[in-house]
Amino acid sequence: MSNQRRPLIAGNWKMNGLAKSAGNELLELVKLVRDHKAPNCDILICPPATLVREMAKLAEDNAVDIGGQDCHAAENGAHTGDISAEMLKDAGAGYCIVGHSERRADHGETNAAVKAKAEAALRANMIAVVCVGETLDEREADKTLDVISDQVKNSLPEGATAANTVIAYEPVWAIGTGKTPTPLDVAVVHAHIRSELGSLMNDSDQVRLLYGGSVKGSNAEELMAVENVDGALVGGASLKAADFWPIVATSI
Ligand SMILES: O=C(CO)COP(=O)(O)O
Repeated sequence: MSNQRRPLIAGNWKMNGLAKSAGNELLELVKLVRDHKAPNCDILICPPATLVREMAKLAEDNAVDIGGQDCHAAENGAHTGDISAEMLKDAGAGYCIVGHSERRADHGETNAAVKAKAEAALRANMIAVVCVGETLDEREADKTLDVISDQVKNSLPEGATAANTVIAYEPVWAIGTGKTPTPLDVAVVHAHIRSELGSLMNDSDQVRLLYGGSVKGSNAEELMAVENVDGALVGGASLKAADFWPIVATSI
């Protein structure tokens, strides 16, 4: 990992969390971070939208940043049930995940839709965390790098810079399965992403590339040590501060 890229350890709570228990977990995490005084990495929790405002208040001094998990591309309008990037920002979010494979699969989100959402996040002055990743079928058909190239090229927001955009590589088959790619597999994909970004952005060497998919305390150190891995996007193991902290501690 280059010293110039500040690691980002991010938790994606997905559709989990009610106010009371979630607040307790966040306060516990904030306490662990504060006790550490000067963390050398950024720490992010993306709770369900219902909790963004409250979580942002609890983490008021930004020991932990708060983000959204998805946003609509439009600023406002007749889109029942959707939430705009501006609304998340207004509630206290500083980041927004877009293009998670669960959104791509469950809601048929295309690269073009993901790009529009990422652009909405930038428009609202949030950092976009753009997710990419291959399915098991694609990996077994030796299509991983082609799929990643296609997703990176076509999901990257217009105006992306290292300051406003993060890429998360999450192999779909590693999400919630306990399976992870080997460090070598991760190194190959991350090097490929950085090389693709080279033709798309001026400061591609500074963009943070996260790995996500079954990251936990026991494998975080090995995964975070891989070249071009600048942090993690963690699902299940981010729900409890006690599970998330050992992952944060690999980079703090
Ligand atoms: O999808 C993920 C984070 O966005 C990863 O989920 P798990 O860490 O539960 O595998």
